Amino acid sequence: MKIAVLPGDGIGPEIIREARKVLEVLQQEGLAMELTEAPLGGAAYDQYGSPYPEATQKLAREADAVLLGAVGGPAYDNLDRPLRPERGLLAIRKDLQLFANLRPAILYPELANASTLKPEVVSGLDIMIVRELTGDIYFGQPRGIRTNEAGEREGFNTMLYAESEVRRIAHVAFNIAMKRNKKLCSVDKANVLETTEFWKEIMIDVAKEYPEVTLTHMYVDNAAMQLVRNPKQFDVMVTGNIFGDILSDEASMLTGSIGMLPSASLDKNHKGLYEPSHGSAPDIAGKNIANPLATILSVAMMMRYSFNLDAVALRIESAVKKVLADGLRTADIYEEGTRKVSCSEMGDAVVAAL
Ligand SMILES: NC(=O)c1ccc[n+]([C@@H]2O[C@H](COP(=O)([O-])OP(=O)(O)OC[C@H]3O[C@@H](n4cnc5c(N)ncnc54)[C@H](O)[C@@H]3O)[C@@H](O)[C@H]2O)c1
Ligand SMILES: CC(C)[C@H](C(=O)O)[C@@H](O)C(=O)O
Ligand SMILES: [Mg+2]
Repeated sequence: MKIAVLPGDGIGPEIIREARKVLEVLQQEGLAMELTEAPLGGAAYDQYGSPYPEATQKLAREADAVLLGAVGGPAYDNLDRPLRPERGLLAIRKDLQLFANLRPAILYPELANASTLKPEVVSGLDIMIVRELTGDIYFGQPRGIRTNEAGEREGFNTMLYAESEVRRIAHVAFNIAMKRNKKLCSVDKANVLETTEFWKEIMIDVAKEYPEVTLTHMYVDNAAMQLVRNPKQFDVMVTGNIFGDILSDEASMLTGSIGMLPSASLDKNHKGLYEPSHGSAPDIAGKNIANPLATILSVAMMMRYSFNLDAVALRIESAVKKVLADGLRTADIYEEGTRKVSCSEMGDAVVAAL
């Protein structure tokens, strides 16, 4: 397994250090693995003057899987747009054609009180959010800031989906639904936006190939509300890039913390990039208090999706469950009666549990 490791910015290097410990345990046990680090985002800008420099491109393209921390931070917010860390992240997703972003929102029973919802509303929560990742308003052209004919400045982006882009993410979502409970909810804003009216039409067409799956549709505003009202009505959700970005952050809080939500971004051959759903958390960077579990759970997803090592993935997930059952909590999920630990202590505990 050739794994490119991109720590990134802010808490990125801290959480990646802990995830690496998990990979290194597997390596010591005999899993053949090559781990190579390279910068992405602000760290890459500092070193190479580009958020996705050639050295990182080469490594990422040659790797079987990529493990990423997070990118961005206030130090880079005023750079020219193409140089901003977030553009590096978008560039690597596009470059590797990682169009399918899987964000599972699972509530571990031990964290029932850490959830923002009442235990009876969230207990047993297990939602898979399938977010399209290389299209939509994130990439549609034209985009920019310009002065219009009236002499006023305006900002503009283009919400755009090609039929092939919607079809391929639909197939990913239906296939996942087939392996789970055969329920798929497509989230759109078809009452207002043509792009998503089109999205809905394609979803309905693809559904004909999956007669066993019950496809429902929901407007994104309602979906945002339903997620906090009665989240267990959802099993698999499929949506576009921007709605998926927002809904997955919302869903993360149902699981206790954004620090618990892993993600896999896959191409058509399941070459993947694995990263927590959260950002570089500049407010807590450098303090060794970030929650590394989303990143460690992303390693589990890597084992499952890129390397077909389901048993290894389950072992990592069980180790996470064990440390939670033992009462260990980073600050974001801490509650009275549990033991507050640092980022590195949490990583060490997962390694011990493994
Ligand atoms: N995938 C990515 O690399 C990614 C994702 C989201 C945001 N970002 C970038 O990160 C920077 C900060 O963005 P933001 O503040 O909006 O979102 P963020 O996710 O970084 O942080 C939001 C809040 O959640 C907390 N948080 C996040 N991860 C945590 C963890 N593992 N443990 C404990 N607490 C955690 C932070 O401390 C903060 O209070 C921006 O530059 C943004 O563009 C990057
Ligand atoms: C940093 C940003 C480009 C990114 C996104 O919007 O996709 C992030 O919010 C995420 O969820 O991975
Ligand atoms: Mg996001």
